[in-house]
Amino acid sequence: MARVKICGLTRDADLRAAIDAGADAVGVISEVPVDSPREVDPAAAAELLAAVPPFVTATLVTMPESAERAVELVRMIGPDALQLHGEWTPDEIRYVRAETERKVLLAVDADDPARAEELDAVADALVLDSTDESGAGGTGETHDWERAGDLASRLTSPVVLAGGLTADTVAEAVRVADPFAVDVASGVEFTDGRKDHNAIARFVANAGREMELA
Ligand SMILES: O=C(O)c1ccccc1NCC(=O)[C@H](O)[C@H](O)COP(=O)(O)O
Repeated sequence: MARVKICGLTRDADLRAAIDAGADAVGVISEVPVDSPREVDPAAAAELLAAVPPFVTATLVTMPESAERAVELVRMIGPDALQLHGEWTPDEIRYVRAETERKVLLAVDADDPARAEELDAVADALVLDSTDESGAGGTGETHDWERAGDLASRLTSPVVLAGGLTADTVAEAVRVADPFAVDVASGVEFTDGRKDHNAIARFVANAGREMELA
Protein backbone atom coordinates (compact mmCIF):
# COMPACT_ATOMS: atom_id res chain seq x y z
CA MET A 1 0.00 0.00 0.00
CA ALA A 2 1.15 3.52 -0.74
CA ARG A 3 -0.23 6.71 0.68
CA VAL A 4 -1.75 9.05 -1.87
CA LYS A 5 -1.45 12.77 -2.56
CA ILE A 6 -3.78 14.38 -5.08
CA CYS A 7 -2.10 17.54 -6.32
CA GLY A 8 -2.96 20.71 -8.18
CA LEU A 9 -6.44 21.22 -6.76
CA THR A 10 -8.02 24.53 -7.77
CA ARG A 11 -11.67 24.12 -6.77
CA ASP A 12 -13.58 23.18 -3.60
CA ALA A 13 -15.49 20.42 -5.38
CA ASP A 14 -12.22 18.80 -6.52
CA LEU A 15 -10.74 19.05 -3.04
CA ARG A 16 -13.83 17.39 -1.60
CA ALA A 17 -13.65 14.62 -4.23
CA ALA A 18 -10.04 13.88 -3.26
CA ILE A 19 -10.91 13.75 0.44
CA ASP A 20 -14.02 11.63 -0.15
CA ALA A 21 -11.94 9.20 -2.23
CA GLY A 22 -9.61 8.70 0.77
CA ALA A 23 -6.55 10.73 -0.23
CA ASP A 24 -3.98 11.04 2.55
CA ALA A 25 -2.75 14.41 1.31
CA VAL A 26 -3.93 17.13 -1.03
CA GLY A 27 -1.77 19.70 -2.80
CA VAL A 28 -2.47 23.25 -3.86
CA ILE A 29 0.01 24.98 -6.18
CA SER A 30 0.88 28.65 -5.73
CA GLU A 31 3.74 30.88 -6.90
CA VAL A 32 5.37 28.83 -9.59
CA PRO A 33 7.34 30.48 -12.43
CA VAL A 34 5.76 28.30 -15.09
CA ASP A 35 2.45 28.51 -16.88
CA SER A 36 0.30 25.97 -15.04
CA PRO A 37 -3.47 25.41 -15.24
CA ARG A 38 -3.19 24.34 -11.60
CA GLU A 39 -1.75 27.50 -10.10
CA VAL A 40 -3.91 29.55 -7.73
CA ASP A 41 -3.03 32.80 -5.98
CA PRO A 42 -2.00 32.68 -2.30
CA ALA A 43 -5.42 33.87 -1.06
CA ALA A 44 -7.22 31.10 -2.97
CA ALA A 45 -4.62 28.58 -1.76
CA ALA A 46 -5.28 29.61 1.85
CA GLU A 47 -9.02 29.27 1.38
CA LEU A 48 -8.78 25.84 -0.23
CA LEU A 49 -6.38 24.45 2.36
CA ALA A 50 -8.45 25.82 5.25
CA ALA A 51 -11.19 23.38 4.21
CA VAL A 52 -8.94 20.32 4.61
CA PRO A 53 -10.10 18.18 7.57
CA PRO A 54 -7.90 16.61 10.26
CA PHE A 55 -5.93 13.52 9.23
CA VAL A 56 -5.48 14.78 5.67
CA THR A 57 -2.21 16.64 5.01
CA ALA A 58 -2.82 20.05 3.45
CA THR A 59 0.24 20.64 1.27
CA LEU A 60 1.42 23.85 -0.34
CA VAL A 61 3.39 23.18 -3.54
CA THR A 62 5.50 26.12 -4.60
CA MET A 63 8.65 27.41 -6.31
CA PRO A 64 9.14 30.84 -4.72
CA GLU A 65 12.03 33.14 -5.59
CA SER A 66 13.72 32.79 -2.19
CA ALA A 67 13.67 30.83 1.04
CA GLU A 68 12.34 33.95 2.79
CA ARG A 69 9.39 34.05 0.39
CA ALA A 70 8.72 30.36 1.07
CA VAL A 71 8.44 31.20 4.77
CA GLU A 72 6.12 34.14 4.01
CA LEU A 73 3.89 31.92 1.89
CA VAL A 74 3.60 29.35 4.66
CA ARG A 75 2.60 32.11 7.08
CA MET A 76 -0.01 33.45 4.64
CA ILE A 77 -1.44 30.13 3.48
CA GLY A 78 -1.11 27.96 6.59
CA PRO A 79 -0.45 24.51 5.09
CA ASP A 80 0.44 21.43 7.16
CA ALA A 81 3.37 20.64 4.86
CA LEU A 82 5.40 22.38 2.18
CA GLN A 83 6.54 20.86 -1.13
CA LEU A 84 9.36 22.79 -2.78
CA HIS A 85 10.38 22.47 -6.42
CA GLY A 86 13.48 24.07 -7.92
CA GLU A 87 17.07 24.63 -6.86
CA TRP A 88 17.57 24.83 -3.10
CA THR A 89 20.68 24.47 -1.00
CA PRO A 90 20.66 22.30 2.12
CA ASP A 91 21.08 25.49 4.22
CA GLU A 92 18.01 27.08 2.64
CA ILE A 93 15.97 23.97 3.40
CA ARG A 94 17.16 23.95 7.00
CA TYR A 95 16.18 27.61 7.27
CA VAL A 96 12.66 27.02 5.85
CA ARG A 97 12.09 24.04 8.12
CA ALA A 98 13.24 25.91 11.21
CA GLU A 99 11.26 29.08 10.45
CA THR A 100 8.02 27.38 9.42
CA GLU A 101 8.13 24.32 11.70
CA ARG A 102 6.57 22.41 8.80
CA LYS A 103 7.57 19.15 7.16
CA VAL A 104 9.34 19.98 3.89
CA LEU A 105 9.04 17.69 0.88
CA LEU A 106 11.65 18.34 -1.80
CA ALA A 107 10.92 17.53 -5.41
CA VAL A 108 13.89 16.22 -7.35
CA ASP A 109 14.19 14.88 -10.84
CA ALA A 110 14.11 11.09 -10.72
CA ASP A 111 16.94 11.04 -13.28
CA ASP A 112 19.25 12.92 -10.91
CA PRO A 113 20.00 10.46 -8.09
CA ALA A 114 23.00 12.51 -6.90
CA ARG A 115 20.70 15.43 -6.12
CA ALA A 116 18.31 13.17 -4.20
CA GLU A 117 21.24 11.80 -2.20
CA GLU A 118 22.55 15.32 -1.50
CA LEU A 119 19.18 16.45 -0.08
CA ASP A 120 18.29 13.23 1.72
CA ALA A 121 19.56 14.42 5.10
CA VAL A 122 17.66 17.73 5.10
CA ALA A 123 14.33 16.67 3.59
CA ASP A 124 11.33 15.24 5.40
CA ALA A 125 10.47 13.43 2.17
CA LEU A 126 11.78 13.36 -1.40
CA VAL A 127 9.38 13.56 -4.33
CA LEU A 128 10.91 11.64 -7.25
CA ASP A 129 9.29 13.44 -10.15
CA SER A 130 9.73 14.03 -13.89
CA THR A 131 10.58 17.71 -13.80
CA ASP A 132 11.14 20.23 -16.57
CA GLU A 133 14.42 22.18 -16.92
CA SER A 134 13.32 24.66 -14.22
CA GLY A 135 12.46 21.90 -11.75
CA ALA A 136 8.69 22.30 -12.12
CA GLY A 137 6.43 19.26 -11.95
CA GLY A 138 3.05 18.49 -13.42
CA THR A 139 4.72 17.35 -16.63
CA GLY A 140 2.60 14.22 -17.02
CA GLU A 141 5.74 12.29 -17.94
CA THR A 142 6.76 9.01 -16.37
CA HIS A 143 10.25 7.84 -15.43
CA ASP A 144 11.85 4.49 -14.77
CA TRP A 145 10.05 3.05 -11.72
CA GLU A 146 12.60 0.30 -11.21
CA ARG A 147 15.41 2.86 -10.97
CA ALA A 148 13.24 4.95 -8.66
CA GLY A 149 12.75 1.92 -6.43
CA ASP A 150 16.51 1.26 -6.33
CA LEU A 151 17.15 4.88 -5.42
CA ALA A 152 14.40 4.84 -2.76
CA SER A 153 16.01 1.83 -1.11
CA ARG A 154 19.29 3.81 -0.72
CA LEU A 155 17.59 6.90 0.76
CA THR A 156 16.56 7.39 4.35
CA SER A 157 13.78 9.89 3.58
CA PRO A 158 10.35 8.59 2.65
CA VAL A 159 9.98 8.67 -1.14
CA VAL A 160 6.94 10.01 -2.94
CA LEU A 161 6.70 8.67 -6.49
CA ALA A 162 5.37 11.25 -8.95
CA GLY A 163 5.35 11.92 -12.65
CA GLY A 164 2.79 10.83 -15.20
CA LEU A 165 0.93 8.38 -12.95
CA THR A 166 -2.70 7.54 -13.76
CA ALA A 167 -5.43 5.37 -12.26
CA ASP A 168 -4.48 2.70 -14.79
CA THR A 169 -0.74 2.68 -14.03
CA VAL A 170 -0.46 3.47 -10.31
CA ALA A 171 -0.88 -0.11 -9.06
CA GLU A 172 2.02 -1.30 -11.24
CA ALA A 173 4.14 1.71 -10.25
CA VAL A 174 3.60 0.90 -6.56
CA ARG A 175 4.41 -2.76 -7.14
CA VAL A 176 7.68 -1.92 -8.93
CA ALA A 177 8.98 1.06 -6.93
CA ASP A 178 7.39 0.35 -3.53
CA PRO A 179 7.28 4.05 -2.58
CA PHE A 180 6.06 5.51 0.70
CA ALA A 181 3.49 7.51 -1.27
CA VAL A 182 2.36 8.39 -4.78
CA ASP A 183 1.46 11.80 -6.14
CA VAL A 184 -0.62 12.75 -9.17
CA ALA A 185 -1.77 15.95 -10.81
CA SER A 186 -2.36 15.83 -14.57
CA GLY A 187 -3.27 12.13 -14.62
CA VAL A 188 -6.58 12.77 -12.83
CA GLU A 189 -7.76 15.88 -14.59
CA PHE A 190 -9.37 17.24 -17.72
CA THR A 191 -7.28 19.55 -19.92
CA ASP A 192 -8.29 22.80 -18.18
CA GLY A 193 -7.05 21.79 -14.71
CA ARG A 194 -10.46 20.64 -13.43
CA LYS A 195 -10.20 17.23 -11.78
CA ASP A 196 -11.94 14.10 -13.00
CA HIS A 197 -13.60 12.82 -9.80
CA ASN A 198 -14.02 9.30 -11.13
CA ALA A 199 -10.31 9.16 -12.01
CA ILE A 200 -9.40 10.40 -8.51
CA ALA A 201 -11.47 7.66 -6.86
CA ARG A 202 -9.94 4.99 -9.12
CA PHE A 203 -6.43 6.34 -8.51
CA VAL A 204 -6.79 6.16 -4.72
CA ALA A 205 -8.32 2.68 -4.86
CA ASN A 206 -5.67 1.37 -7.25
CA ALA A 207 -2.81 2.77 -5.16
CA GLY A 208 -3.76 0.11 -2.65
CA ARG A 209 -6.11 1.81 -0.24
CA GLU A 210 -8.68 -0.97 -0.69
CA MET A 211 -6.25 -3.87 -0.88
CA GLU A 212 -7.65 -6.84 1.02
CA LEU A 213 -5.72 -8.28 3.94
CA ALA A 214 -4.54 -11.87 3.51
O1 LIG B 1 1.58 20.73 -11.53
C1 LIG B 1 2.16 21.77 -11.83
O2 LIG B 1 1.75 22.51 -12.75
C2 LIG B 1 3.41 22.17 -11.10
C3 LIG B 1 4.08 23.32 -11.48
C4 LIG B 1 5.23 23.71 -10.81
C5 LIG B 1 5.72 22.96 -9.78
C6 LIG B 1 5.06 21.79 -9.40
C7 LIG B 1 3.92 21.38 -10.05
N1 LIG B 1 3.26 20.19 -9.70
C8 LIG B 1 3.77 19.38 -8.66
C9 LIG B 1 3.13 18.14 -8.25
O3 LIG B 1 3.09 17.86 -7.08
C10 LIG B 1 2.61 17.11 -9.22
O4 LIG B 1 1.67 16.36 -8.57
C11 LIG B 1 3.72 16.17 -9.64
O5 LIG B 1 4.71 16.94 -10.27
C12 LIG B 1 3.19 15.13 -10.62
O6 LIG B 1 2.59 15.74 -11.71
P1 LIG B 1 1.95 14.84 -12.89
O7 LIG B 1 3.08 14.29 -13.69
O8 LIG B 1 1.13 15.81 -13.68
O9 LIG B 1 1.12 13.80 -12.23
